[in-house]
Amino acid sequence: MQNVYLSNYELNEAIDTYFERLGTINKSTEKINTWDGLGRVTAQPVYSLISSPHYNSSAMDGIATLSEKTFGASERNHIELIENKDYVVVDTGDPIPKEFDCVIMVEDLIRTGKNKVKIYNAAIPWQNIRPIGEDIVESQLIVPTNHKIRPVDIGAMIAGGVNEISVYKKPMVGIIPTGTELVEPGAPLKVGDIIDFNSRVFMSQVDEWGGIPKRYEIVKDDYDEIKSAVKRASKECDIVLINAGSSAGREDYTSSAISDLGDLIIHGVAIKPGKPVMMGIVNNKPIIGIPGYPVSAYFIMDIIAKRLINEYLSYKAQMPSTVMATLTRRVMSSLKYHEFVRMKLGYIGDKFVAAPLSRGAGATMSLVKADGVLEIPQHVEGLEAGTEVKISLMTKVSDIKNTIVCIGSHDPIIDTLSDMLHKNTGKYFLSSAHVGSMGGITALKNEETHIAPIHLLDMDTGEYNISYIKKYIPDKDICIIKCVKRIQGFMVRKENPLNIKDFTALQDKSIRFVNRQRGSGTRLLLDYNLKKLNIEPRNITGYQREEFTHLAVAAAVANDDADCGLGVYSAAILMGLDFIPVCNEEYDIAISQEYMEQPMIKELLSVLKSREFFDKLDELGGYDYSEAGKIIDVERG
Ligand SMILES: Nc1nc2c(c(=O)[nH]1)N[C@H]1C(S)=C(S)[C@@H](COP(=O)(O)OP(=O)(O)OC[C@H]3O[C@@H](n4cnc5c(N)ncnc54)[C@H](O)[C@@H]3O)O[C@H]1N2
Ligand code: MOO
Repeated sequence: MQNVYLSNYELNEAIDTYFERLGTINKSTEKINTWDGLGRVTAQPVYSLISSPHYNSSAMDGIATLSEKTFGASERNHIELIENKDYVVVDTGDPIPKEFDCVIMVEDLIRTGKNKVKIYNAAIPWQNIRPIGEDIVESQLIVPTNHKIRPVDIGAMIAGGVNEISVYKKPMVGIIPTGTELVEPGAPLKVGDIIDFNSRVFMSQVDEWGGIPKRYEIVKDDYDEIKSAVKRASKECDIVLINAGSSAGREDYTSSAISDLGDLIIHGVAIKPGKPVMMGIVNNKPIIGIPGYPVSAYFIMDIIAKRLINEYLSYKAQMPSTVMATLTRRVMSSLKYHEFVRMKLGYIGDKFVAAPLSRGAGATMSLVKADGVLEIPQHVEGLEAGTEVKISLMTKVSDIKNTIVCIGSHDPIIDTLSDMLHKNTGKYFLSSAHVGSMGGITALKNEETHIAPIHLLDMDTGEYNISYIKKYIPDKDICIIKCVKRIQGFMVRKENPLNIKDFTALQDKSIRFVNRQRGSGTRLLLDYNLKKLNIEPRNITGYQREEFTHLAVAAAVANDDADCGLGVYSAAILMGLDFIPVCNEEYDIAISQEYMEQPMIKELLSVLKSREFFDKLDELGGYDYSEAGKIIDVERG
């Protein structure tokens, strides 16, 4: 029935075996106009056909003359020259007549008559003349073979008289999305439908790497249809990429289609994500079976498809730049796999810190958010927090250094701040991780974040935030940037069908609650109220179910996976829910005093105090921003 026995080759061994079997790639070349050459790879060295300049030319506006005639000229001894006898007028780029050997700039001339000038400095032979071949000498090598052409190269080649160049043909890369459940973007969605976006990502990657993407129609999970699509693509293309159907499911036909039409050389590599990858040859063309999960697909594309395209282009890809960073959290890894972990980087104080992003193979956003990748070799069980690790970069170092790291409690307004900061400055970013208020306090204490949004209610005093900072970060100078007061309440479905009014309603076992994670301010607020009312958490259905953001709680209710959850007004409204207010709380930003002077923090403060931000808060609803931007030094109170 199913092919459940995947191999577990070591990554490099698998790639070497495959490329050895592929043998020499049959690459072809073509002639193109030099001006169409951007990004193409030269198949032959490019030598200049002419010199540039190809005649002796004036480098300045002025007069061309004979240097001998100027000898002896000085401030005290002006020498007069006559036009057409001693000199001719030239502009920059004009040819220099044979009888002259230098140019004097117009600024250094004293006009004494219509056709006469005086000079007060002697000229040296060849001054201000660009001699033949000063830039490019005829027959000079402009760019070597296997060179990726840049805009400046195009200029030099054309200046050197080369109007046509020989480059490697772009390989045609066939992309076959498979899956009965796949639908085109924009199609009406029913449960079980999956929007095909992988094939569009592949097309963009192929384009970026110098191939020509050719996307085929979505193919159903039907053996014959898959086989005929592979057959067709292997005739029409140089490389074939077939997506999904790679693992052990009932309808995973890709491997049999490849082995029936050609050779399936590898199926299964000891990497994560991406383990069910297939590498085969059909019709003498390489074919890669790419796992369906988008993150797995991304890595397989980056590791194998890119390398294949580069082979066709004879292009040696650059290794990605790397930085050393300190792990903020322990990262566990399986001994079975070489793992690729997406990492978020921050530049805090004067060092890089790295936090792992979601590890799920379906977490597309982890790729959007990632600044780099940490590779954990197969035989390593994991890495402890505090370890210095090497990260291969996906983002520019300067962008990472211009990013405010924000770790702590979640509120939809953090996304608003992030968007406005970048839109208004064009330079700074804000990246946020939602780990709850206590997580934010820990990150601030450990110098893993610049700012920590928190809302922590002191159960004894009823005051927010300050006592927690004094208690948990006593030895650091911390400020509070006042942000908003926000309404917390129950998010329920429209019309509040279960008539939930207050915390006592949660005692009804038939009401399914959805909780926030421990350490979040919202969780503290719940526990505080339950304690006050003597309600036992274990008597609440769903108390154990934890979500990490207000929006995730709202989504659970909207989806009828739960009947209510505690959260902010704006999240309820965004998800089309009703909202039963229970209290106001102070949502503030804690920050180390030492970061207050950083320009990006100053920009953030001005966004926080801007009319534009307040308007957005009014639109979201449920926020009081009367104190936004006020700064409180925690030590002095
Ligand atoms: N019993 C087992 N199940 C699975 C195993 C396993 O070893 N044993 N491996 C898992 C791993 S790891 C991966 S990776 C996936 C590979 O899945 P397939 O290549 O067979 O692909 P599908 O099952 O068809 O799809 C999986 C998933 O991928 C997304 N997808 C698929 N195509 C697209 C597309 N064109 N655009 C966007 N997203 C796509 C979608 O979420 C599918 O649900 O198998 C595991 N299972
Ligand atoms: O190998 Mo799968 O590709 O881990 O998710």
